[in-house]
Amino acid sequence: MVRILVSDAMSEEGLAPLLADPTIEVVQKKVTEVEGELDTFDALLVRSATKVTEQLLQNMPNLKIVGRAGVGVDNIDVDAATRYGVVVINAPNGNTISTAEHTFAMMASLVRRIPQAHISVKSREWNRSAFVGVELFGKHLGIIGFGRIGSEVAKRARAFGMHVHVYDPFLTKARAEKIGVDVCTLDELLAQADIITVHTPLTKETKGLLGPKNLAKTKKGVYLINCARGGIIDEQALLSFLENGHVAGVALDVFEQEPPGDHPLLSFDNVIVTPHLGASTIEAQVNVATQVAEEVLKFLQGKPVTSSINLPTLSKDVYEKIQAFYTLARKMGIVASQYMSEPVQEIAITYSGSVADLETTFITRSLLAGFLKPRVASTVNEVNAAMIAKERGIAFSEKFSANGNDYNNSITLTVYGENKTFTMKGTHIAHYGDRIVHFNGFAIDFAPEGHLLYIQHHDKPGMIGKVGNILGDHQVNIATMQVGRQEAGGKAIMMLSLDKPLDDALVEILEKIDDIDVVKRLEV
Ligand SMILES: NC(=O)c1ccc[n+]([C@@H]2O[C@H](COP(=O)([O-])OP(=O)(O)OC[C@H]3O[C@@H](n4cnc5c(N)ncnc54)[C@H](O)[C@@H]3O)[C@@H](O)[C@H]2O)c1
Ligand SMILES: O=C(O)CC[C@@H](O)C(=O)O
Repeated sequence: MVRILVSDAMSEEGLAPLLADPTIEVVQKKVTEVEGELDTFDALLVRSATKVTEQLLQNMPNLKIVGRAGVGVDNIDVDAATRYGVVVINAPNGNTISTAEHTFAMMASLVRRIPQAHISVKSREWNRSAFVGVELFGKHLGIIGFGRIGSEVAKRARAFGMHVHVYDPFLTKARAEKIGVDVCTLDELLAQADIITVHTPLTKETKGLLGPKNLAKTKKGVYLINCARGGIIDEQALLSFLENGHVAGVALDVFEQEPPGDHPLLSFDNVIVTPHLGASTIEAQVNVATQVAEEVLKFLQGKPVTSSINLPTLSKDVYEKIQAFYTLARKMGIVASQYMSEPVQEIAITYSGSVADLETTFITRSLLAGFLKPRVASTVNEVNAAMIAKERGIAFSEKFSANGNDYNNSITLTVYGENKTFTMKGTHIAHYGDRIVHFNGFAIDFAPEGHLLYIQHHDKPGMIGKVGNILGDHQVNIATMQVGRQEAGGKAIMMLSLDKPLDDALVEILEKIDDIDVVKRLEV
């Protein structure tokens, strides 16, 4: 039974695909309520309240996937998850509209002082002159971060007759032109905008982006909005710009610390706040919970996920096309790693023929994971393979060739070790399966499966008989045997597939046979 911990409040309707699956047990409890059984969960679903720290990941050794029902993954230690081989997915667009609408609601409330007027009337006052606002129409709106939410805010702003200026260093000119916004530098935006709203992720580049230096470049009387992440507008700097009257008003849905407690910002009349409500609509919560539930279900069924933070994204179509090569590459990695039982510095992969046109990133990760598996004690999979290879000083590269060299497709792997270089070539043949067609300089044809025994010897009469007799005497049945040689009387190899693995003693006996140079067990 697969166990999923849902540790933050999530829409039941959205979780329905998981709740309906009889092979899955969904536990809806806080992490602190299940401390004794953390090691039993396969998946963890969170919103922003649960902090997925390295410590929590260590306490959940069985965890395979973390699903964030929302966009921001700053509550998840993605690097640690990657190291532990845990996939992190999010629900990138389920709450876009809700958050854009919330931003707009905050903007209108801010300039018309609606929260303050509301409190006043509720206090039995009727003070119309105290709440004179300004129009949005004709104002210059500066949008910092023009992704999903930023661009939805822009659409609404234009409908209100505002002039929209955008700053986003990753925005392509073509996309900006298509949407018809004025793309400018940060300094230009700061100088022109009457209202500035931030919609970037919180990164080391965006932390404190609106700090003392940049706030000083804004117009006197500017309004600021943050419905993205606390800290993009530096709260300490904001205090001084509110105190000196430079900033006319601020709307905050998010804070550096949540909840903000008794933060001095809360005592300003012209600071309006909500408790991180951008995504808090019925629609958004159903959307994000449905998105993560469906993705987690797909992942647990071995299907590709499309919204992973730490894995290459694959569509179902692409996954179906690469699946065969993904498996072949994994087996090639496992075989090569065992053959090269020494430190290696570099792995070069060449994709030839039809496979060269596919999304090979995933295939390469599969090969690396196969290669590292026999060498690494911890979990290694497509998520962390590239990172572990790098940590261990193993460089890897991909090359592509349209020509499959006698095969419709092939993957050639060259491993550069401290003392030797090893090359193998594999292909996948529909209805026939995975075949290794070149091994260590020899043309051969074997299936990379099961208990393999590689023997390198001198091409002399009787060698096959000698090996066969010894294995037979020790009750080891040979399922298949392939042979290859470079030239008559020269170096030759045998690749045997056995019904059971060989023990060390038998390997030693085979090594002692005259004219046998190498004996290697390869377990796939
Ligand atoms: N308040 C809420 O409840 C709520 C809900 C959803 C999302 N969010 C937050 O809103 C933010 C935006 O979400 P989104 O879905 O639009 O994300 P997105 O990834 O679609 O857009 C982010 C944009 O920021 C841009 N960007 C990155 N670094 C930048 C920089 N240094 N300067 C300027 N632009 C930069 C990116 O190029 C991208 O276009 C995120 O921080 C997300 O966590 C908050
Ligand atoms: O879970 C929430 O309500 C907040 C979500 C929001 O901050 C996000 O980044 O998607």
